[in-house]
Amino acid sequence: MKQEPTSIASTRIAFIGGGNMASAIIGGLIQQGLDGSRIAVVEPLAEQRERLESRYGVTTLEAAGPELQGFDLVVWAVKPQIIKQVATDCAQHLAGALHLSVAAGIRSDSLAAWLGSERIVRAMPNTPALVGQGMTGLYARTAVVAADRGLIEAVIGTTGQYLWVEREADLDAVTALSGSGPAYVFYFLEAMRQAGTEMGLSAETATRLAIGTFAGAARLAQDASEPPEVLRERVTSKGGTTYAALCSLEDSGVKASFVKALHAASQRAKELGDEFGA
Ligand SMILES: NC(=O)C1=CN([C@@H]2O[C@H](COP(=O)(O)OP(=O)(O)OC[C@H]3O[C@@H](n4cnc5c(N)ncnc54)[C@H](O)[C@@H]3O)[C@@H](O)[C@H]2O)C=CC1
Ligand SMILES: O=C(O)[C@@H]1CCC=N1
Repeated sequence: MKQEPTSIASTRIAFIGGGNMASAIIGGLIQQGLDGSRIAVVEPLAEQRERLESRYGVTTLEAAGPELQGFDLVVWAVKPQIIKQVATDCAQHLAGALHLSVAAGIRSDSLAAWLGSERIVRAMPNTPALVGQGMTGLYARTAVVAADRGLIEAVIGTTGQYLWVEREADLDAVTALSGSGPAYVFYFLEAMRQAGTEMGLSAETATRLAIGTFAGAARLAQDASEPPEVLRERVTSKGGTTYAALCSLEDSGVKASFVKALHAASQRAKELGDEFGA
């Protein structure tokens, strides 16, 4: 039987950590009509708390306390290096909640041990969530029921696309591809801007050309039925300009280096889980 989409309108959501990733998800929720009064954010930095309150109308707390009792969903958005301490300190106030952690590398076994709960979902979002264009990988422990999955999909769906992975270890690869991915795109944009200015364009013109090209190529790849290599070949005339550029990239081992870089990111995700897990 097909399940009805979950409504988030009556959900109360607590965020532990109110930085970049929390702000991106809160922004999505507010844009989709969730009332800010249904969101509480635990955030030690006063400046950050003021920003969240004025921008989104959410309630903020300097530290977790009994006020968090009865929230339906708790989103863990602190750095992996401190999540153990924070989770251990807060667990007593969060009984009965569904937990969603965005912390890179931190495995659900660790979270379950610290929180004394099995209702745990891990998410690996990315910063385009800020503009509703996020790409998130999700993993649920076996104790997470369909209704809980529905709630997570409704929440993360406010920030863009998502997909579920069956094996938790795959989240390390998701982290390397899409979690860290926006940084690679910005890195290429920087390189294209540098080349453009070296060739005499203004930085503004070069940046506009580069961003427009990324957006257009991504859209083309999304809509096309052919794989990226076919789309690439269509740009590449024999003996032409693209061919010259691609030969230079191959000579410099750029693709191999890029693949290696993503392996490094995935390996680091695994290490974060080993270093800062239970
Ligand atoms: N930034 C990104 O692109 C992505 C980040 N993540 C994950 O999201 C998590 C948060 O990362 P960001 O938002 O980028 O970091 P951030 O540094 O912007 O946010 C973390 C927030 O936690 C707050 N904090 C520190 N101690 C706290 C405590 N005891 N209780 C509550 N809050 C506390 C900090 O003041 C800060 O505002 C990390 O675990 C990271 O792995 C996941 C996907 C993408
Ligand atoms: O760099 C990091 O560790 C986090 C996880 C994915 C993106 N940023």
